[in-house]
Amino acid sequence: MTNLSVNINKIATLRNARGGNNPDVIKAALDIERFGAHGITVHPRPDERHITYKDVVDLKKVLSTEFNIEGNPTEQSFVDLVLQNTPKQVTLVPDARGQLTSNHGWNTIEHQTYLKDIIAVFKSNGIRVSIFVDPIIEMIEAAKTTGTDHIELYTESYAKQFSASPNEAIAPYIKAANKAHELGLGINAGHDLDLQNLRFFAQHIPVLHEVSIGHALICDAIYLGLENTVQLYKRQLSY
Ligand SMILES: CC(=O)[C@@H](O)[C@H](O)COP(=O)(O)O
Ligand SMILES: NCC(=O)COP(=O)(O)O
Repeated sequence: MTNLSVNINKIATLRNARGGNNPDVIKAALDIERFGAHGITVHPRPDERHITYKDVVDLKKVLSTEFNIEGNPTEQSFVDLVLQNTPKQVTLVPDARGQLTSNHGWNTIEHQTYLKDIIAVFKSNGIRVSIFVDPIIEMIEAAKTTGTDHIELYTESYAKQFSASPNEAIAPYIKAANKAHELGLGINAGHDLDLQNLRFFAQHIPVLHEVSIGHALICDAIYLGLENTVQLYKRQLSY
């Protein structure tokens, strides 16, 4: 079975628009857990434009499902935040400051030594590590040498190509997932997954451990309601 981790960044975006506490990010996270999600994902960016560092501290105190914190460990404040709040999983994403959204995976060959060192720090604190990678065989092979537990396949190119050509869109992900599985890496996936493309992805990557989904899921919730939406996404993962 593939776990659904709901990324709540966009709930914080809406809250921050008015500077108050509506919608309440903590309440929404607890509701999402109650509605059946297997985990909560946040990506506190250095500019705190959506999830704030305080949100991470507050969430850690109350969540009962898997807490997954995403971010770039070249920011020391991010490393400190993760170590102080010990989530079940940290997902390392090589985003620059101010980037609109994540748009590439790690070059695990070029950054192999750096990743190895920082991953060891998180792992020695009992935190599972996942690293964000493109579906490229060489990047998966080098990911293995960093000591990471999981990889997260960056699915934007799949999502972009899916409606025109699902089989072509999924092909590199099947190869990458097979390689990762052969190397003993856990497999997560995320970015632009939605109600249309999720089932096909999960069906073709049977060893998929977890998907993290935010933008499309929160958009769907505007029309369908949060409880119904969480359940619709879960249904795409159980076939
Ligand atoms: C790591 C990743 O794929 C991202 O999707 C990310 O968590 C989304 O970040 P934003 O919500 O800031 O676009
Ligand atoms: N890791 C991907 C994630 O958390 C959510 O990405 P998106 O669904 O907001 O594109």
